[in-house]
Amino acid sequence: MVDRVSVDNLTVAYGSHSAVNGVTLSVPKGKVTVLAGPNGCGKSTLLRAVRRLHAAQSGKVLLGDVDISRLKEKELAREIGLLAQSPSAPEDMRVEELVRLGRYPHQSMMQPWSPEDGDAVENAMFGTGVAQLRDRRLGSLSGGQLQRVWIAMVLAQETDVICLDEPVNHLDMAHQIDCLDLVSRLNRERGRTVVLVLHDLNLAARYADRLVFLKEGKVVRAGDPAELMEEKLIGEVFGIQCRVIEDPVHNRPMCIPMRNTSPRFAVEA
Ligand SMILES: Nc1ncnc2c1ncn2[C@@H]1O[C@H](COP(=O)(O)OP(=O)(O)OP(=O)(O)O)[C@@H](O)[C@H]1O
Repeated sequence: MVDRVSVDNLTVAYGSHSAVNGVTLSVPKGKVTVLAGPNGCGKSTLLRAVRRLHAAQSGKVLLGDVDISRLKEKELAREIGLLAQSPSAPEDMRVEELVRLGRYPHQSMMQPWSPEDGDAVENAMFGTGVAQLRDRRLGSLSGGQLQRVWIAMVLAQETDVICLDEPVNHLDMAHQIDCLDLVSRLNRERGRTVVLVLHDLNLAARYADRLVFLKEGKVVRAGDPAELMEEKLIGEVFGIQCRVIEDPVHNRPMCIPMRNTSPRFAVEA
């Protein structure tokens, strides 16, 4: 299988703390890869490093066979789109204005706004169901509406590699499925390579071709969801007891959490 992105022995640190610690990982071309793991295990940092928003302390990220450190910012932005966790924009900005910002890597003094830019913005807004919100100010939207606008902005970028960090955060069930189905269609019908961070293991198992479990800045296991969705391994990575059964609709593994092996919250101090 060809790798679209490869992470080679990557370490990313905040001061003396290595959030990503010697990670080697392949993201196969034209597949959906899902990163999962407990809070603070380095998923967002890894994704941001893939988009070169964090410098590597050591190791490298390759796009095909090119080291991303050798690419110009707009070249990289035309290849890899990232919806980061908790992005921010001015509250008085309008929806369509934000989505249009997704087109910045395609523009220059020589190449101003084009009909292709307009089409990409419209497709992204209709695909994510935010077209009817186009004139609303961001500050007036609900959390889920705003999240869909951000997803539209990244999709308007029309990159071959689409990275979404917890894209279904704040979304109701219908919009979670709509969002992941849209990304899945972009993958199947347009051959886009997709990397998602998801906390919901059942959605991860349903949409991933390749699942990656991370813990404490390292990859614990990567592979077919059917191999990783295993009670003992989930217990080790996430610290819960669970049962894994087969989802009777999609025939994918489904995790039923039962008990936390070391509860983080106490009723009394
Ligand atoms: N700006 C920062 N400065 C210092 N430490 C940071 C910073 N951002 C993240 N960290 C630390 O780096 C580690 C990895 O954080 P990261 O956000 O990558 O984890 P995550 O797996 O995405 O977590 P979550 O599931 O909670 O979103 C954590 O210990 C976190 O506290």
